[in-house]
Amino acid sequence: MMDIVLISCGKNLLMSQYFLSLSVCLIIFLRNRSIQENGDVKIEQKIDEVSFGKSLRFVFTLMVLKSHFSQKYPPVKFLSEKDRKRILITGGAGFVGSHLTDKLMMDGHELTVVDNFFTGRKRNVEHWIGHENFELINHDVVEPLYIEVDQIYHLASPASPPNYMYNPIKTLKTNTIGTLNMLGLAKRVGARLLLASTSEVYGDPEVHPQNEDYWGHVNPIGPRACYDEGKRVAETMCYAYMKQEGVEVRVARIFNTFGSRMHMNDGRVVSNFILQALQGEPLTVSLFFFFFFFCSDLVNGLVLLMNSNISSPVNLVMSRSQIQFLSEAQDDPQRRRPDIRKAKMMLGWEPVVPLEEGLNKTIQYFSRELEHQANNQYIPKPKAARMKKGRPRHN
Ligand SMILES: O=c1ccn([C@@H]2O[C@H](COP(=O)(O)OP(=O)(O)O[C@H]3OC[C@@H](O)[C@H](O)[C@H]3O)[C@@H](O)[C@H]2O)c(=O)[nH]1
Repeated sequence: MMDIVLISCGKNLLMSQYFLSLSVCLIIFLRNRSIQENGDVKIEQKIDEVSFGKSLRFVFTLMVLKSHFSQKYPPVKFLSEKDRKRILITGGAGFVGSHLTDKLMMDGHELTVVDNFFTGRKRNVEHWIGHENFELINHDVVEPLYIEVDQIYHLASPASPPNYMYNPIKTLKTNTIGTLNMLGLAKRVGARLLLASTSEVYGDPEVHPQNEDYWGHVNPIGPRACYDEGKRVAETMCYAYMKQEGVEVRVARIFNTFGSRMHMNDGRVVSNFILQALQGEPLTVSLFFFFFFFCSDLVNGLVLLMNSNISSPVNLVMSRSQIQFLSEAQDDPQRRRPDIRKAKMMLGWEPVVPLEEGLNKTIQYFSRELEHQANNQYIPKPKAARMKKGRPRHN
């Protein structure tokens, strides 16, 4: 006997209409049934195919609606009005931004994610869409934005060489005009702004390890300058707004990060390796020292920094896991070795996710993505690693 479970749809008129239609169709459907001698229920051969098809369509619609209306969100803490903050994350649909979104949502804050989806994806934050604490706005930070917020995490910027070199002028505009706009917003509403800066501000460093006092060694007219110098001037703007306008700023210099939702195809070392391994291709190996850290560690560091009283730049990196790749041609090692003593001392922060665990999670994510892409007839190829002359990809 077929069980029909009708779920109370409460006040929702749309749902009520669907249930009504469904009930009518089910009545038509059930009228066309006959009872066999042994008492089992069987669908008669002469069943009206049109009614049956309609019934199925309605059942399907019902299932879609049911899954839509009963969507479950990840657990969210309750925060009192006093503790709950209105937070803007620019670039919140990107790799780092979406993990930050998850953390702050789960911590119970109200979030507005602003993204122009240049490299970010709705899919990265879709599990929050519809939640009362969450809003997603398709907006380019190069245009002014007028909203009321308490904190701004400013992450909007292409972050990998193929992406930021794709349109260097736009990269510059995003990091300069975009940052000015966000600082202007921070000034207007009295919000604190955290800039996601980068280890690229150190350029090709002549000093090892690099602590926050090192001024860097950047080629101002090289192909990477749109990003490196863009972030440097973004930092300059932060401190100009701090000194001149009293805006509270925080600056995180982010080193290599990896994890789920990172782009599979943008030439980062970790993504290249995992992709090549999963697709059975030869691994591209060169000589570099890398310090990696997992996205959840970074996100915790960003939140700690935002809520600290440290206004000077802070390196956020992993110090424990280190991978050395050796090339056949023993070129000069291009190194970047972070000094994170300041983050440890002043924020009490240090990365906790072991490299192996982070890699496992990332590999699982990549496998799922490859499966998804294969189903959609698209197989990404890792970009050839730019190893000999260039520098490795950093954030
Ligand atoms: O003009 C732009 C360009 C980019 N973006 C968005 O900014 C986000 C950048 O995220 P990506 O996934 O590409 O890169 P990541 O998350 O690794 O970058 C992050 O860490 C390094 C920092 O330098 C970056 O600023 C920060 O976003 C994307 O969602 C992208 O769509 C904008 O909103 N506007």
